[in-house]
Amino acid sequence: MINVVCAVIQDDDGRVMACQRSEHQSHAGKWEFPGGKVETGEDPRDALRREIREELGCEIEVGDRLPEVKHDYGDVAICLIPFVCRLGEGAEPVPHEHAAVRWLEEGDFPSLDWAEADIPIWRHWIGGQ
Ligand SMILES: Nc1nc2c([nH]c(=O)n2[C@H]2C[C@H](O)[C@@H](COP(=O)(O)OP(=O)(O)OP(=O)(O)O)O2)c(=O)[nH]1
Repeated sequence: MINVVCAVIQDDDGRVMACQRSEHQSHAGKWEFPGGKVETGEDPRDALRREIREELGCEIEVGDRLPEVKHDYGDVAICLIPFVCRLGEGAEPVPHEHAAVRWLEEGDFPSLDWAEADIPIWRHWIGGQ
């Protein structure tokens, strides 16, 4: 089981960032929350800040941890650990690895083609709003 952290980044209007995986990644074309694998011995919040710097070139503030989701894709099983985040002061995210970035309102979530492990996360998010 691989530990993967992801960021539910909220803006001041309550919208949330979603990213589309690009052609050269696994799960190409699927939408996800930005993040990535936690390295051995790494603090999950540090891992998330590192991944967001790599993927979006900006700083985030990492807040509360949300319920994790364990999902077996067949070739790989992951434990996906979400955190509620905000962009850092003056941060301007630029997708370095993803094909696209969108800011979603509540009603937008069901219409995207999500990575399977992410579906319980946004359902929980919408349910809790
Ligand atoms: N970053 C991220 N990964 C996710 C999410 N949902 C989900 O199923 N995953 C999967 C995709 C990958 O199998 C794994 C995270 O790997 P990664 O983001 O470091 O991707 P990667 O391209 O470096 O890895 P790989 O799958 O190509 O080996 O978790 C999510 O919301 N965010």
